[in-house]
Amino acid sequence: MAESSFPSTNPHLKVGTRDDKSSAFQKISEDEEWEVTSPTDSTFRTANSATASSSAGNDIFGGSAFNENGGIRFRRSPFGDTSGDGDEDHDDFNEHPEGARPVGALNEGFPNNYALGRRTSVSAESLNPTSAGSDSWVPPHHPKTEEQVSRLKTAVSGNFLFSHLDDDQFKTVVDALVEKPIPAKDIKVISQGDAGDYFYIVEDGHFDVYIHPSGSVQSGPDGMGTKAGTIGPGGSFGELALMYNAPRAATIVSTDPKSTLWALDRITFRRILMDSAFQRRRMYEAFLEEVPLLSSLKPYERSKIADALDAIKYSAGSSIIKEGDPGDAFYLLESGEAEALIDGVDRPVKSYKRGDYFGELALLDDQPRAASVVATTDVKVAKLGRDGFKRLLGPVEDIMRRTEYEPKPAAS
Ligand SMILES: Nc1ncnc2c1ncn2[C@@H]1O[C@@H]2COP(=O)(O)O[C@H]2[C@H]1O
Repeated sequence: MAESSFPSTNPHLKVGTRDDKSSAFQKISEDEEWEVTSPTDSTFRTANSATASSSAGNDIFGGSAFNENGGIRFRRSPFGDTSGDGDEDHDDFNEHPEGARPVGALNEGFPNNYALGRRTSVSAESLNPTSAGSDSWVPPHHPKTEEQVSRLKTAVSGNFLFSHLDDDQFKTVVDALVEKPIPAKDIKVISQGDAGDYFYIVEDGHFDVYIHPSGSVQSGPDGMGTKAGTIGPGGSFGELALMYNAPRAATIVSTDPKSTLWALDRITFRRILMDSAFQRRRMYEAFLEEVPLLSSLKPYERSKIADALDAIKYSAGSSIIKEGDPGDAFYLLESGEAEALIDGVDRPVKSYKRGDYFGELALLDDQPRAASVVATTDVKVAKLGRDGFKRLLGPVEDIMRRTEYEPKPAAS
């Protein structure tokens, strides 16, 4: 059964050169779920061994960090038993000293954190987020200590994909997440071109994002392509391949000596988080493209902004911002008109139409609101909270600072 409500192409994926008929990822659609092998499947490596072995850096799934010489070996999946039967030991690969881990012949050449022979592919039916509750899917439950739960809650508190979940959904996701310590710098957590199996949230540490124009990691020193960004605590990555059933769009590499990730399996991601992320991204995609302030951003950067926006309506005459208040949010005007007013000035000092923004000054300079903003017609705004503003609008800070404002009248 195909998911008709979701786009099947990943707008962030460079597919221009991906016409290699032997590629395991040439076309991955929901109907082909049974045919798609996962990076955790033993058949996967055969199809992709050239890429896997030529990958630069240490690949947490590719083996270089975890081979005989690397000294780090895991007995089983860092995600524990993802079958959801409650029999998992998610901390397993931290608990067993190197020598205590059996290394079977089957695992020859593979990092021990591979769950060899296990397919993560699932039927299209069980991936359909709209069918939640109508089938036998049981969300995975990975027991956690109180300390882990508290760290996890802090880690996801700033993540916008979590901010729209209800209590039950939030609990399901927290239960399903698995802690994944990254023990070194230069560990490749995701390789561009691979199939997607997990979505990751960063608790601590930083991860660089590399994109190769060919669509997958190549051999040689520049095989990962160019750096496209860095993701830090509270950020997340790995959603695109799961949302679009597409190959990984980028390579993600650890940059700190120690970091901590939380991993969410593909099905729980699709069942619980994806619906709202998709709707938000689709809802704002066209609008954000039209916003002049954001025109220099890459589509992926606009998608991340879309995740963080909240739609709010104001009726004509109501105030959106009050002069002198502390600033907690930034606004994009999606429809209608508004104007800025300053105490002591008898005319509007600025007027706003669709695509304009306001509310940035108080956040940029940690100052009280410099003016009031009042809706002159019924309006709809897209609101971005302070954290999102700081995290996502850094690249356009200079543009915002260039806006000229009328000075406040001198106090009489
Ligand atoms: N500029 C970017 N383009 C594409 N993906 C990016 C970019 N920056 C960060 N990413 C993340 O890198 C991840 C690689 O795996 P996915 O394609 O599943 O999801 C991707 C995004 O979460």
